[in-house]
Amino acid sequence: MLDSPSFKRGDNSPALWSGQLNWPQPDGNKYDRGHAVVLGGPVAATGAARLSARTALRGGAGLVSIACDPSALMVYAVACEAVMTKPLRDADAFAALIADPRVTGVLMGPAAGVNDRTRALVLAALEAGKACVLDADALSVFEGGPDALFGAITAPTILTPHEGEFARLFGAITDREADAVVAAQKSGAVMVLKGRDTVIAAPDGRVVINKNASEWLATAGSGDVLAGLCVSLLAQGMPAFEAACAATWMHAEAAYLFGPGLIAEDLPDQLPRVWQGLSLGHNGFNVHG
Ligand SMILES: NC(=O)C1=CN([C@@H]2O[C@H](COP(=O)(O)OP(=O)(O)OC[C@H]3O[C@@H](n4cnc5c(N)ncnc54)[C@H](O)[C@@H]3O)[C@@H](O)[C@H]2O)[C@@H](O)CC1
Ligand SMILES: Nc1ncnc2c1ncn2[C@@H]1O[C@H](COP(=O)(O)OP(=O)(O)O)[C@@H](O)[C@H]1O
Repeated sequence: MLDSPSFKRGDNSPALWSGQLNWPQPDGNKYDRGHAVVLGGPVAATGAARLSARTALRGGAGLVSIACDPSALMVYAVACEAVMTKPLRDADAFAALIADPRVTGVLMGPAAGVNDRTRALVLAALEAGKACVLDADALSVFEGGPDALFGAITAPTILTPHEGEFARLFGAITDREADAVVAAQKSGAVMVLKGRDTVIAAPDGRVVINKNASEWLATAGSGDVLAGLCVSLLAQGMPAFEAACAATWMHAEAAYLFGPGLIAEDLPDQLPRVWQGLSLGHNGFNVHG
């Protein structure tokens, strides 16, 4: 049923999206798998973007950069190895940085700060027409005026709210699945409404429920990892809905493979095992939970 063209609703599984993963090619180079830019938070709150950026690399993006205020650059530069760092003063500088056509995905929100600067950077990226993932503070800054956000979304965009963030933009939740579908239609973005059973909804009405999650995912920073995985797959060229479904399933699978005692830092380094499982073939997937 999940592969049928008439498929509208069902449980998330690799059958939905494995054919769209961007596997490295023998004659390929890093740019073939995209350049993801992650907006870094201020010097006292760098962990969230570091989790996202490391995950974006483990998720397969060929290059990942953290763009941050110059005052925080040293922290990111010392703490991150394969991740590159880019100084960022204002929204104009951000727009110039991501104008590079090789930048194929932008993540904003994890520990970015609920302030006018974050809001301006989000609008700059959306107005640049870049594929974006908006999480956490990049959503909360539009509380009280979400139409400014919805009106700026034109390119493929994924929103990854937890229930608190969702309510700030769309009002109180009464039915997670139905509300996520309406929110996707209203915003024009793919909605990833997080929780035990994460709902992934597309503006065209497709909706999938993810059921392989472990309760050990309810830990600080776990959502930052999911956002990093979303931008990684988006930057690699997957369509937004499939990228969101794949990221949600792979995130949960990484938690399953690690097992009890999980903290967010453990998730990115389980992704090679998730990739190995996916590479075994399209018929033998081991969907847990
Ligand atoms: N290592 C780090 O630097 C981390 C930074 N983080 C950042 O910390 C900031 C605040 O994130 P929070 O997630 O605490 O968000 P918020 O402080 O924006 O919202 C949390 C509030 O939302 C409500 N809520 C309703 N449903 C909820 C749900 N399912 N999960 C969580 N809260 C729910 C609760 O009232 C809760 O007090 C963000 O910028 C986030 O990115 C967090 O991601 C944790 C890790
Ligand atoms: N009880 C649960 N069972 C399974 N997964 C959960 C549960 N609670 C939260 N999650 C998942 O954990 C992640 C938490 O993300 P989020 O709330 O953004 O946390 P943070 O902001 O600390 O990173 C999401 O992917 C969510 O779906």
